[in-house]
Amino acid sequence: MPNVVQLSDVSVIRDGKPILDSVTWSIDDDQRWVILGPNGAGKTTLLQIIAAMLHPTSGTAEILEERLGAVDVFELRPMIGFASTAMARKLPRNETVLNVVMTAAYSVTGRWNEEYEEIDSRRAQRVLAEWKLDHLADRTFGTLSDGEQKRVQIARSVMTDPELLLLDEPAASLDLGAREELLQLLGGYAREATSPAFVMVTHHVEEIPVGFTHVMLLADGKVTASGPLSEALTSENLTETFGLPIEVTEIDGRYAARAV
Ligand SMILES: Nc1ncnc2c1ncn2[C@@H]1O[C@H](COP(=O)(O)OP(=O)(O)OP(=O)(O)O)[C@@H](O)[C@H]1O
Repeated sequence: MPNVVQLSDVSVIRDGKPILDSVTWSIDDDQRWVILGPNGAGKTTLLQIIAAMLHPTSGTAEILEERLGAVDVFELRPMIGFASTAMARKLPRNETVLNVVMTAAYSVTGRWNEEYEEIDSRRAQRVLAEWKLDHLADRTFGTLSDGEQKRVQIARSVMTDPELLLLDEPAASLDLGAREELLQLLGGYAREATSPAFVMVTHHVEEIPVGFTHVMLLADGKVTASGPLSEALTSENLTETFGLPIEVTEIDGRYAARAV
């Protein structure tokens, strides 16, 4: 499936005000996108549309070749991996890390009466190993550090082998070491040909993992620039998006930005 998201003229109106304004966006399965923009720009709202959690007020949204409004979203959502701080708050703190990841197979957050199969447990253990969490499988989620909890959320979101992976600020609140460790893992995952299309919201260009390919810049609900990182993540476009003079630099695929 080469095309996984196709938004045409998508707007979301709240209290009479557009919080997304005529957004047109196409995502192919081999692309890894980052969404950047100031507070309140509409980044999370845009992510919720492509997560099939929110319908546009106008325009059309096709996700995994299904049109929102004409598809049962409960069939679509298991194919979409999603991790955000709001979702993390729903995870039971007294559940083991293995169960937090494994329960994603049944779209629940804690173990109840579901019958798990050996294959679920094996897959959860493999995903934990991929995200360097295997040594924490039996710990309870609430006892983990912030960085470990973020990795568990991501492991949970890839447990179902999604066709589209969406992460809302995965590196927020992490210390330098935990951030760099996470960016290495995210970058490694992004560079694998078998990984799904990937979209990550962040506040900082420093948090763009090596291996990401495209950027969507948003301000006031509107797209200010979008395209390959090398073409769209420019000082000029960041200056327009954030409304102050910004200079961006790139070294070996990592970006940094500062006001000038
Ligand atoms: N249900 C709602 N009703 C009214 N306004 C809303 C609603 N949801 C979001 N908004 C507003 O829409 C705008 C965009 O919100 P959104 O959370 O998408 O922005 P964001 O770019 O993710 O912001 P941040 O970087 O601060 O997380 C904000 O001004 C927010 O207050």
